[in-house]
Amino acid sequence: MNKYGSTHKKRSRAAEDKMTFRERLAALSNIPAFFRMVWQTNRSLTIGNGVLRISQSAMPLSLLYVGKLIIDEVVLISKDHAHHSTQFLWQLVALEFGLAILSDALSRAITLIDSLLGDLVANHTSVKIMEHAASLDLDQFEDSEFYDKLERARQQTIGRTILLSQIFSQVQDLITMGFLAAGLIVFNPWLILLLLVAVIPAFLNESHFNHLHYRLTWGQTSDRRELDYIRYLGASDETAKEVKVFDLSDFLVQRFRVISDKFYSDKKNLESRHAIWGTLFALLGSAGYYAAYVIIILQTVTGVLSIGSLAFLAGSFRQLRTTFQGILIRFSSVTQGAMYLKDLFDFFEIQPQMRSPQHPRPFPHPIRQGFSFENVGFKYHNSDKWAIRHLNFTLHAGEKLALVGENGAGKTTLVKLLARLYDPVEGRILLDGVDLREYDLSELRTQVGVIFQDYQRYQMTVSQNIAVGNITHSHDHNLIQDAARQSLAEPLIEKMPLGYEQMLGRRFNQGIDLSGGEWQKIALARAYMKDAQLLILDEPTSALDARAEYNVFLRFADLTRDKTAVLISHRFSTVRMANRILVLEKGQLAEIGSHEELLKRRGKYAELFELQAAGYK
Ligand SMILES: Nc1ncnc2c1ncn2[C@@H]1O[C@H](COP(=O)(O)OP(=O)(O)OP(=O)(O)O)[C@@H](O)[C@H]1O
Repeated sequence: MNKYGSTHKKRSRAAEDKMTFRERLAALSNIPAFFRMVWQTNRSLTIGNGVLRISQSAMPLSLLYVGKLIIDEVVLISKDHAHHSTQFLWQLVALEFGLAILSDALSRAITLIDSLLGDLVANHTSVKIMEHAASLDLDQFEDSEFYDKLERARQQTIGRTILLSQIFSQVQDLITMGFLAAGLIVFNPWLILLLLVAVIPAFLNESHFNHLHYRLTWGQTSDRRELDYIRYLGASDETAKEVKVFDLSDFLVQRFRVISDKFYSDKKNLESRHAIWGTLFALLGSAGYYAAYVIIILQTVTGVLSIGSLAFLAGSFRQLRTTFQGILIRFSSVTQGAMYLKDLFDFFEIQPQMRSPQHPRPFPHPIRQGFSFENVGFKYHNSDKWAIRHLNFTLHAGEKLALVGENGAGKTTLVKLLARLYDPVEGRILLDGVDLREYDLSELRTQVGVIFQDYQRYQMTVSQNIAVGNITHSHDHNLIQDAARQSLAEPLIEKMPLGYEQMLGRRFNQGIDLSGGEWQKIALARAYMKDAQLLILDEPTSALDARAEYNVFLRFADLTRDKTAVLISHRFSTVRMANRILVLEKGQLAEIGSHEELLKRRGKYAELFELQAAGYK
């Protein structure tokens, strides 16, 4: 398996077509792991479920056998009414009544436990998916195959409640069959052979179609994601504005129709073939049943079997066949579910590449030298182009460095490398002379605060929106208030009807939406939530008006006097406040120096600066 866990796609479609029956059965090997997951979720409910289902499995045979005894007793009494007491008969009837009530009660209890356990398993799986996704690397999220895998894993949580009860029912029916088969063997073992001949072809047929279903759904994963995305674009508060002004509705509906129609026709085709073949094999099953019935009737007529035994055997055979058919039909969905389980477990197997070393170096407090880039190169895994290359410079401790460059020059990439969201592909980054990879990752994350240009607008309260900067202190109201004061967001918050408890965004009740600049002020406060030694502002001020941005950075410079800071801005009025400015051009360092030095050089910086200044003239 590669880094993204993509073994599936590597397997060619032709090879998939030839997937053997054994391979299909092999999917069932995921079931023990699933049981382990259920077991871990809630032991007592799992045990309870097992006990109830085993008891329920014995019910059909017991009811049939008591039924046989009743008929035989009735026949006996009717032949010799005078000398035969009816006491035993009524005892048997009472027993059958008791068994019938018990069976109903067991069914109810099983349904209840299934649904409770199903919900718990679905929640447990969702939590595990979220936890695991959070542990993965950022570049794993930028891979579409990874997304398909994540999507299939997510679907598990919805379908798993059903799978759980199906697997349990399957096991229960298998035990029921064991009981019924034992009864048949005692009376006439040949009937079992007849039963197998009648149902095995149907079994193979079901498993074949089950595989076709899985392959169809598997092949649709990526289209299904697109379908979900279009559905979201077409009906969401966030997109409504653009959908209206660009009149996108027809375009979206059309695209939705094309994909969903294809889904429908593929499904119709497969389901129809499944129905036709299924009916033919069911006919074969009925023929087997009636052949067995004829044999039993003949044996009864010739006096080999009693009438009670006739009823018992015919009933057992019918019940066996129904149970077996139930198993077959369920077999489809169980093996299908088991194949999907493989996707879930595959997802859990994807391991992050970026980990903390076993024996991390202590993080320097305070940072003494700073961050040194040594011939650093980086390209995104889905691109052949170097986003950054041959980068050599030192960000000195306590320095304020501004990054300048045209769109796509590599500024954000540089910042992501500093925050160790990615590791360099070439070269290394040293912090106080030690490779960044040798420090503990979570310590590094605590010591480096970053606010990105595409920061999240959480549909949560103002307070929570600020607290995400240091979520372990989400209840420290003073800290949140200080952060808001420092980012100049406080006057804005004071004007809100519910202040810090104001819900933001339109998704939830009483939520209010903010302007782009207002959102930025709130997001900026996150930077002040923790006492990080390196603070990075990646253009989170682009929506602020020029005066507001100037004030924010003045404040920023003041508040980060003893800290190291990196800021990215396209406004030169802001950039010139930094101690030094690093100009990036196509991923490479073009110039570095103070505002005055760079102007004197009359290079790229001077060119960009004059271009902007000319715009204001
Ligand atoms: N996730 C990604 N996957 C692939 N390529 C990417 C990714 N992010 C950025 N790139 C590419 O890397 C290069 C550098 O991008 P980066 O975002 O660092 O530029 P930037 O200087 O911050 O640009 P801007 O001023 O527009 O924010 C660009 O060519 C961009 O297309």
